[in-house]
Amino acid sequence: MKLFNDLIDETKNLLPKDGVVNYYGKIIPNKLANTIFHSLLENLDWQHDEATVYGKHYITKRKVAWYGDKAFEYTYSGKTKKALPLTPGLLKLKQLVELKTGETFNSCLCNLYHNGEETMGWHSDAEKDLKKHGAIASLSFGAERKFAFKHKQTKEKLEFSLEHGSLLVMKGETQEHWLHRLPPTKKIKNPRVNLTFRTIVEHN
Ligand SMILES: O=C(O)CCC(=O)C(=O)O
Ligand SMILES: [Fe+2]
Repeated sequence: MKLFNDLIDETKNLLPKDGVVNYYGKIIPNKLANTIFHSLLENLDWQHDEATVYGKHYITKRKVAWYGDKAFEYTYSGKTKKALPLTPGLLKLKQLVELKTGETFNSCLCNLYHNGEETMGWHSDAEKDLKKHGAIASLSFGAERKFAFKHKQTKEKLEFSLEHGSLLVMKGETQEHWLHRLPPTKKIKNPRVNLTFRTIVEHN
């Protein structure tokens, strides 16, 4: 595992243009990643997500939990949520990700996909509460899933696998020009947890 990770160039931009995506590979060794995964499954405040799309109200099978340095308010899909205080475990992961990326973050959106049929559709993370062109760091645990990008104008598509204990960073103009999603797959029966560290700006 170490051998392969040494071959991953985290400074390489996976996008051909209009943004920067870096894949750091597995930054957390398997055994520790297993422990973290189980602790996240058990200890985070997982809730079904709700969204209103074209006037229709949806409750997702996927679960979410949202944490922050402060009780930030965050609006998406027409719903305002308040962040819970970062747990000691999430704080440690935030520090690890900050050290690896050289960026800082003040919040963490957590997603739990129980199996491959639970997904996240095409979107970009450019809500007004997020820092413009701020980096978003994504840590994955559990089932390895594909992660896809689609260019908003050219429709060009790219796909990568996100391994257990791995880190991916999206930054620069990525959210302006690219959509991303977690595609569905019937092959995967096991859960996956994803943590995205972000920077919320407060509008007073
Ligand atoms: O689960 C993932 O890898 C992606 C999650 C995501 O795109 C998001 O939380 O905005
Ligand atoms: Fe996203």
